[in-house]
Amino acid sequence: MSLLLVVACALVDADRRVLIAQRPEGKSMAGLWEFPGGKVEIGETPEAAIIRELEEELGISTKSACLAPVSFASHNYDNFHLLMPLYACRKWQGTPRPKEHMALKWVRPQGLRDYPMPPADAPLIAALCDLL
Ligand SMILES: Nc1nc2c([nH]c(=O)n2[C@H]2C[C@H](O)[C@@H](COP(=O)(O)OP(=O)(O)OP(=O)(O)O)O2)c(=O)[nH]1
Repeated sequence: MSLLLVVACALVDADRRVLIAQRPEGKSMAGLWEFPGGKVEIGETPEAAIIRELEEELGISTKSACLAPVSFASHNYDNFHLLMPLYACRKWQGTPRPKEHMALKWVRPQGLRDYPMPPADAPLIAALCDLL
């Protein structure tokens, strides 16, 4: 069983809403809503990876100092074990646009439960509800 390191980020706006993004057709778990993010590449720090993914997926820029750890997911999928730190970010430049996702949505933490998300994400929703 291989361990897969993925970083994810909860962008939090001034109304304490969180940005979720809908996974595109053709990918695993298509149509489910996720926190923006992706795999950490070889030689890359988790912070550099999430900054890169936010730029690639949403067209926004942020920096390490604006990333705060929230919690992490450790979840066994069929073909890999996912280890996914979740950061919160309240300060970025630009307006998020769905460059790679089907749609984006700003949702209150309690409202996250109304959106189908990957099974790994359930404990992260609880952590965000506590935090925000
Ligand atoms: N970005 C993100 N990925 C998540 C979340 N929850 C969750 O189980 N994942 C999983 C889905 C993917 O298997 C992996 C993220 O990898 P990725 O975004 O770089 O890759 P991908 O969708 O192209 O991967 P693939 O499954 O199509 O190979 O982590 C989440 O909230 N955000």
